[in-house]
Amino acid sequence: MTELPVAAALGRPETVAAQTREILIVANPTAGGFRARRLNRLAADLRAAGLGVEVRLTTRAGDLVEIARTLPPEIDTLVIGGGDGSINEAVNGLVSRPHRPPALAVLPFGTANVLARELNLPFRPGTIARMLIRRRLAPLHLGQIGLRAFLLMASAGFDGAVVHGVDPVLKRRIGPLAYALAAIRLALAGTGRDVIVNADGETSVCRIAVVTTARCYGGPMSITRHTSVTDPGLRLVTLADDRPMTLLKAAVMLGLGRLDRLKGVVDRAVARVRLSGEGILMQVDGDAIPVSEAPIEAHPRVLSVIVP
Ligand SMILES: Nc1ncnc2c1ncn2[C@@H]1O[C@H](COP(=O)(O)OP(=O)(O)OP(=O)(O)O)[C@@H](O)[C@H]1O
Repeated sequence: MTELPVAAALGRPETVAAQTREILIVANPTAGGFRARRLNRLAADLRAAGLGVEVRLTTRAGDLVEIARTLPPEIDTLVIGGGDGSINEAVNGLVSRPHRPPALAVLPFGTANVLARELNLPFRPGTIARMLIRRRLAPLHLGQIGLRAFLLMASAGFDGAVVHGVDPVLKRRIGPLAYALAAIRLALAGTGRDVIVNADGETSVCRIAVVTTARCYGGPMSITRHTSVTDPGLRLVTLADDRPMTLLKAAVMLGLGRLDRLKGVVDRAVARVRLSGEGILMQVDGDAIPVSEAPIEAHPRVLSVIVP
């Protein structure tokens, strides 16, 4: 499909609203699939439509937290060029602002891009530009583990171990396949640990515990049918065992979006969860984190995200 220039597609871009809009695009040049050409194309299309656009690149991990936290008030849209880890950083910066934060938007680079799939976001710069100009907003409901906000999930057990076990060089080279290889290696090694879950005062034991704000998981797969990042509330999804055959079945059911049909899976609404256990590994939004028994809850702040 040929992409129309944005200005032509919209007819009259020189409206007052367009002239007063200020957009900051911040991209992570180390994200999987980063392409300067796509970034420049997005900026050029937005400028052609009369919007004020500034483009910056991050220089280190953590940059985006600070950039989002200290954005000047005239910026009404922050576009993240990156994957879920970069968006997570931006979200953590935005929720720490005392005043109403700008709208968030995404130019998807990255390996798994779960948020982009969850929101059905376009990947082509021309289409993204049109979406930004139209500016349809949806609520972005977040979770938090202790003081750290997350946009998709916090989890412990086998999937935490996979995130910890992914070889970063391989991840850059072969993308999502690096996760599959780490998962196969760990499943066969059989080194899983019990995860103790305390959910709203009830204690249980499982091998994988995922507290999710989102429907999508690990890319286009679906972990639950009962929520989405645009809906409030958290779901707790647990899997009782992590033997290789169970994990294989779980992967198939995730792909079909019917994990809840697998024996040993619990999928329930939850308000407050603590995860603990000897030797467990944890992840948040696809990034490895140190083990934390801090409460996992819905975040009190709700952001706005630009959607198709
Ligand atoms: N300039 C930078 N140099 C090194 N690391 C960075 C830089 N900018 C951001 N980061 C870190 O890179 C991490 C991963 O980035 P990002 O999520 O954008 O890409 P990805 O890992 O390829 O994608 P996904 O999260 O969708 O799998 C982020 O958590 C962030 O902390």
